[in-house]
Amino acid sequence: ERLLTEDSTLHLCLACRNMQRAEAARSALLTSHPDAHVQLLHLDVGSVQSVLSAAQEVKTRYSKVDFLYLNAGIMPNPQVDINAFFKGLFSRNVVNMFATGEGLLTQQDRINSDGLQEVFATNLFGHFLLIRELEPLLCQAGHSSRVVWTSSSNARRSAFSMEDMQHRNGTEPYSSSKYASDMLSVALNRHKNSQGLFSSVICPGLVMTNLTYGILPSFFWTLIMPIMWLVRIFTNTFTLTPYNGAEALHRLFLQSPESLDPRAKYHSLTSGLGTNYTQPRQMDIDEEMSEVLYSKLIELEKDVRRKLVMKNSDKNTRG
Ligand SMILES: NC(=O)C1=CN([C@@H]2O[C@H](COP(=O)(O)OP(=O)(O)OC[C@H]3O[C@@H](n4cnc5c(N)ncnc54)[C@H](OP(=O)(O)O)[C@@H]3O)[C@@H](O)[C@H]2O)C=CC1
Ligand SMILES: CC(C)=CCC[C@@H](C)[C@H]1CC[C@H]2C3=C(CC[C@]12C)[C@@]1(C)CCC(=O)C[C@@H]1CC3
Repeated sequence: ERLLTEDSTLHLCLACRNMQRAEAARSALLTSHPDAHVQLLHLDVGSVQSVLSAAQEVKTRYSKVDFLYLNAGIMPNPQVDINAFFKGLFSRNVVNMFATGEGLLTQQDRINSDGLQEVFATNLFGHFLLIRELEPLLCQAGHSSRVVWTSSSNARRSAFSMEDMQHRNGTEPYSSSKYASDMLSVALNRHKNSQGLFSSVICPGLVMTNLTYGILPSFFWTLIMPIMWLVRIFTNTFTLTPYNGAEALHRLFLQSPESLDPRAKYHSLTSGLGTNYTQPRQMDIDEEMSEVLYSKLIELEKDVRRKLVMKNSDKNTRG
């Protein structure tokens, strides 16, 4: 909605897994921008086959892609550690606890039909595969393109292990997947800037969406809203509405790729008085580690492609 307000001639493609919701979003956009070009595309970013089919469809519809917003993300079965919350409330770490949720949340992950951990597959690997498939449209001579990852302040180095990049063994797959996306963005810049592709990372702040309503019920968030406005004075990360949360996405759209800091996370922030702004903050990333992650993802990509070919040929011989 904000991008169309900026440039009503944009050609938008909403890539969604739920076509009913996608159609509703398209209708809403056409209500405020009746002449807008808004297309829909079916994409389940957590499924390898769906990513490959969607990318194929993009290649038939478009000759280039200028911006790729990688926003889809999940946090399944979140649990809040109440004891840690009250302990944190009376500690020196209280502001950081509200800004990042550090130490407060665990999730229960599962294995998807591709044999991958679902959070890793959805929040990281599906997006990676999409970029790889769309490289011909993103990397074109004399043209610069942008990839923007919706990461999180909850991304934490200590939640990620290179030996277990899918986070099969831990209880913080969300934090791990978001830290991995931060590292991948840094690696993508190193590998692809020379081909005109620039990657950035944003954090929307704490926003009231289906994701946060999965952590605590919506009536509870409504009840504690006055407390949240109060907390906003100390952290500015409680953006609360999707409009405020989109501030950094909007700002990056207006900024030239050369002026972006590849090692910064761009945070949407809202002041106590309700003013929105974007602030770049340095990420805790090790270049060598990001390179290792990039190589491991390329290996995994080869592996899933091989498995998919075998699965499809099995189906053909049986069918
Ligand atoms: N809310 C917050 O406080 C914060 C959110 N974020 C990040 O912001 C992003 C957006 O989340 P938010 O709006 O809060 O949460 P929502 O759950 O409201 O939205 C998530 C979106 O991702 C889509 N999605 C999830 N899985 C898939 C999939 N497999 N294929 C395609 N689309 C999928 C959902 O589609 P569907 O409608 O079909 O469910 C939905 O549109 C996420 O990456 C999240 O991690 C980061 C920091 C804070
Ligand atoms: C009084 C009050 C505001 C209580 C809520 C306590 C916690 C449930 C929240 C405090 C910080 C929040 C937070 C998130 C979830 C809810 C909290 C832990 C996120 C982890 C949600 C997803 C993200 O990507 C980042 C958020 C950081 C802050």
